[in-house]
Amino acid sequence: MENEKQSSDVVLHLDHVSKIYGELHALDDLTLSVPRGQWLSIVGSSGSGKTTLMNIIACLDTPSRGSVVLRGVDVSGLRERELADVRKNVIGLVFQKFYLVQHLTALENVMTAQYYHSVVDESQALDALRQVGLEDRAHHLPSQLSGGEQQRVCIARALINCPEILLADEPTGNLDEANEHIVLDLFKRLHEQGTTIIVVTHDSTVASQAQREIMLNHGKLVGEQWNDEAAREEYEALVGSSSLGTFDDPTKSAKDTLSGSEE
Ligand SMILES: Nc1ncnc2c1ncn2[C@@H]1O[C@H](COP(=O)(O)OP(=O)(O)OP(=O)(O)O)[C@@H](O)[C@H]1O
Repeated sequence: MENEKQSSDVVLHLDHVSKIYGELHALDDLTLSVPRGQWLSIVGSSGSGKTTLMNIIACLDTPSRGSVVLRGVDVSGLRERELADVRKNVIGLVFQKFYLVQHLTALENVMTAQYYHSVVDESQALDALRQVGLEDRAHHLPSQLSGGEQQRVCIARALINCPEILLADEPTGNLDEANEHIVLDLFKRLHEQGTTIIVVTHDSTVASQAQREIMLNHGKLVGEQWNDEAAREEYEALVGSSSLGTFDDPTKSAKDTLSGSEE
């Protein structure tokens, strides 16, 4: 279903989204707009709803209330096959847990993503591994790779379809500093190429690489910080100014930040 209200430059819009488990509001009336090409970090304490939000954005889960509009289309109106197409063609996912197939090499793991597109092109898969600095590990099994290398294979796999939106849940969670740099440099390159990047992270250094950081607490959006003034101006021209308070330290208790809804 087309949503006339959304500008084509807002690639993702969540409108009063809640996810409710019994008494618990894992997400509580959350409204969020993400312009195309924005690099956004989501921070918040454990249990604040970050993974729930990512799963809903990735169309792996559905909200109890509210709507999710991806590229101008309300995803609640899509059939399962159309949702699968969105997951396949629009979104690249990098999870904290690797989900690599253990009996396949790094190269073959990357090629599994191509398989779903009915295109198997070894040179393209090798190129994705080259982008994450792993060309020389292409024929290793996951058990022969370090944690950091396995995470980079997952990123290569997510990049294979050139997704418009890259969703990464703790993409540097298991990485040492050198690997973290490789991943962040890659995100910078993808951002420059126009990919929308949404990263959940506990790491304030990783979070601060994004143009914009938002903070969740008990499923609510409670704070926002801009690290790129030009991006903020663009956002405000597109969406309007935000009524959210800022936060200085992403690890700070969200109780200390102003609460409110985004729009
Ligand atoms: N399937 C479920 N059934 C019941 N409660 C759930 C379910 N999934 C998540 N929750 C609850 O929703 C809340 C938000 O969980 P979520 O995993 O989104 O938090 P998070 O911010 O990602 O946490 P962490 O940083 O620890 O990964 C938590 O209180 C969690 O226990």
